[in-house]
Amino acid sequence: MSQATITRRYRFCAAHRLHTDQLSAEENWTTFGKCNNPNGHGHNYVVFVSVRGDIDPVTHQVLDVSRLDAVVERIVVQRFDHQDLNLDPEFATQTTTGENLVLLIWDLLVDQLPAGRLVKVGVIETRDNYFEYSGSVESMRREEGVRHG
Ligand SMILES: Nc1nc2c(c(=O)[nH]1)N=C([C@H](O)[C@H](O)COP(=O)(O)OP(=O)(O)OP(=O)(O)O)CN2
Ligand SMILES: [Zn+2]
Repeated sequence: MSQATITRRYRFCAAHRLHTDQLSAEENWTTFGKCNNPNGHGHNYVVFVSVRGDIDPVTHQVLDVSRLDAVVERIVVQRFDHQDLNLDPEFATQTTTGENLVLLIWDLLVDQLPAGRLVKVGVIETRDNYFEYSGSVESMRREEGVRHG
């Protein structure tokens, strides 16, 4: 059976501030510069979710996009849209970098989609900043375990 990948785009607006408790106030400023401003700032985040799988012989689809939309809207968009990312429980001890955000979105989605289907998450933070994550070796092994029992 032929396989294909579908990528769907989602959007949310959120505020954040780059800061870590592992550094002093001065070190935070040196490391993160204006992004450490206590007033915070915002982004129109764009999230790409890529799902791979067999093309169903009847529907001719990998996955109905409305099913994907329902999951991503509920798990990601509703959670982050018009929120301060620094106040999200998952960011209580983590810095709200694009790197950490793309990993968090992966972790939130991977168990909500059919096993082995999620292949990549991408996050655009600014016009010039794009982050992506395709899962860890551990998560791939876990997925294999699910597939093969
Ligand atoms: N490795 C990372 N570096 C930076 C991140 C990040 O998540 N990972 N994030 C930021 C900021 O959040 C930020 O708001 C981007 O600011 P800036 O550097 O000003 O962004 P751009 O140059 O892409 O956009 P402009 O609007 O043109 O300033 C910074 N670094
Ligand atoms: Zn920022």
